[in-house]
Amino acid sequence: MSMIAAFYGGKSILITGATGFMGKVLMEKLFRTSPDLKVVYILVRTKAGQTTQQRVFQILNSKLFEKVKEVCPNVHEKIRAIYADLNQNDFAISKEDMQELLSCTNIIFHCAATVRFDDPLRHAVQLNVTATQQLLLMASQMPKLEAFIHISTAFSNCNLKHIDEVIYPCPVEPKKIIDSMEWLDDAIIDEITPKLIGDRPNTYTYTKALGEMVVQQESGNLNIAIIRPSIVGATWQEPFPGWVDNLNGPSGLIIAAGKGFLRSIRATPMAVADLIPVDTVVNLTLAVGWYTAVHRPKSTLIYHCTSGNFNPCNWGKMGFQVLATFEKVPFEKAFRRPNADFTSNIITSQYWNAVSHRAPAIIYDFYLRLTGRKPRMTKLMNRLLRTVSMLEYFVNRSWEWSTYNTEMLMSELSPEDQRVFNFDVRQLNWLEYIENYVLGVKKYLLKEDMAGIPEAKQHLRRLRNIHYLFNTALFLIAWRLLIARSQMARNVWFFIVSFCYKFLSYFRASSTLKV
Ligand SMILES: CCCCCCCCCCCCCCCCCCCCCCCCCCCC(=O)SCCNC(=O)CCNC(=O)[C@H](O)C(C)(C)COP(=O)(O)OP(=O)(O)OC[C@H]1O[C@@H](n2cnc3c(N)ncnc32)[C@H](O)[C@@H]1OP(=O)(O)O
Ligand SMILES: NC(=O)C1=CN([C@@H]2O[C@H](COP(=O)(O)OP(=O)(O)OC[C@H]3O[C@@H](n4cnc5c(N)ncnc54)[C@H](OP(=O)(O)O)[C@@H]3O)[C@@H](O)[C@H]2O)C=CC1
Repeated sequence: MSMIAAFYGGKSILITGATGFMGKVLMEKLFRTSPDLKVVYILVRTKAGQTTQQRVFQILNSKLFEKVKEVCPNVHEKIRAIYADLNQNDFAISKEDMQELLSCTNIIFHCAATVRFDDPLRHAVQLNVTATQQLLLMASQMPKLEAFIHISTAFSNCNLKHIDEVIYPCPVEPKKIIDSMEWLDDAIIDEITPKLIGDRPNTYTYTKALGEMVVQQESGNLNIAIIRPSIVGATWQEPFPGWVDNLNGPSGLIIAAGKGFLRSIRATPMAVADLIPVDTVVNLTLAVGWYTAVHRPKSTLIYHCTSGNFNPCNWGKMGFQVLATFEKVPFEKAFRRPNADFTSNIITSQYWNAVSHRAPAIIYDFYLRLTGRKPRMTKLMNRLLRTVSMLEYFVNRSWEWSTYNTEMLMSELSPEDQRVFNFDVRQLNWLEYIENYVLGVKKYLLKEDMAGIPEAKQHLRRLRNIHYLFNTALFLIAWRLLIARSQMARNVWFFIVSFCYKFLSYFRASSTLKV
């Protein structure tokens, strides 16, 4: 019997960010392993014209929840969606709902965040810092609360090379930052943002670091733990391999590469690709929830959920395997054949951007114009290159994260818990994982049918022929122009032609002699 699964039985659990990538997998695993839990409160806002109920309905009817419905047929009765906007005071939660949350909650998993790299500082502070502070305040008024689990990121201290399981202070106190956001206007905030974030690459990593400081400062008597996952990818095993539902991290780039838009990137092939499957993160999170509530560690423990020091893989190997998978299961209607040029040199990278990305986009737009259609490729390419430039920071460096707490927790689990809540990435086979990841992107993000693979392969063969034809034509035109202008080129050309002629004559003569 799993002790962790039994622990969550009969509990009232509050999850923020339950509609997000990690939140959904967390909810799924909770219901599948502890179907006798009392209730899961989720804080949900309305979005894209959907009510909170409609959003929950959509999640429960997705493929991700198919297994849950078998184990826990009344799952819809156990989810209590509470309207909340984490950008508002008291999260805009009604008095009755707030009362229920305060009096009933046993465990909190705080997953909500803005993960955008380019969010204005004001917005990132509001969600990743102020909302965390408010949630802690709520938590301090919950008499039945046993544990508060805060999800941060392994990159909150990406300005360091070696990162321990401790909270590193930021030069400016989070409270001062929160206060200043109230009276500074947007223009001034934009101006001081680079100075505040210092040697971090974006507002996301900076505000996640501030969020951790807030957790430390406001922890009071609460039982708190912080989890720091690295780059969260598709599921490894559960509920099935390869599930993914958003474009963050590598997923968007896999699409861009598979469709032939992205053919080169400024990346260091030997740098560690610290990817971690989302189900591994969720298993560790649930184990940490149990450990924090039951063992009540004296201080806030931080758990690194990373793969690099257990089972390292590098970007070169990853890119190679992604390409190999495209050979077997190509994406439909590719713009060009997938290719991967890694370069860590800025000038070479700019050259490839011009030749492999911008030029084909311009040519294609010219073709669209000629055929009376609206050009769109250059705009799309500019957007993609902007995205890639934001991710480049993470594919050109390696970090070392110490994992004492994570290893300690692993050793505390019973063999059954180690199996049911497996977060040991030493067992992960990267080649298999990446293949399933690419397949998952094709199935769950692009919604492409496997029956379309022969047609997709045929399309790629056509693209290859067009590519050869185009290159040959380009070469002949360039050569013809050169011959017209340079005596030396003409001499070389006559030399090659006469050499070929002599060779053919010799070959013909010797074959006639043999007969
Ligand atoms: C060696 C590398 C190999 C690469 C070789 C290249 C050659 C290819 C061959 C093989 C391919 C191999 C692929 C392997 C992958 C390697 C790359 C992996 C990079 C990993 C970096 C991750 C770093 C994570 C560090 C921190 C982790 C965390 O803690 S947080 C989670 C991470 N957060 C994010 O990823 C958020 C990033 N996104 C944003 O910040 C924003 O979306 C944006 C700034 C990028 C864009 O904002 P904008 O307002 O312009 O647009 P938006 O409205 O958001 O979207 C516009 C359209 O773009 C699409 N989109 C969004 N995100 C992505 C994305 N990540 N990739 C691609 N496309 C994306 C979005 O859907 C929109 O589309 P339309 O609706 O059609 O317009
Ligand atoms: N994905 C990754 O690679 C990594 C993620 N993390 C961390 O993991 C956690 C979860 O990330 P992930 O699931 O990937 O992120 P997602 O972007 O998929 O999910 C974010 C969640 O936060 C919710 N949210 C955002 N703003 C508000 C708001 N104003 N009010 C209510 N809810 C809001 C979103 O709700 P809605 O659906 O309404 O937008 C969504 O449920 C985050 O803390 C992130 O920092 C850490 C390392 C890597």
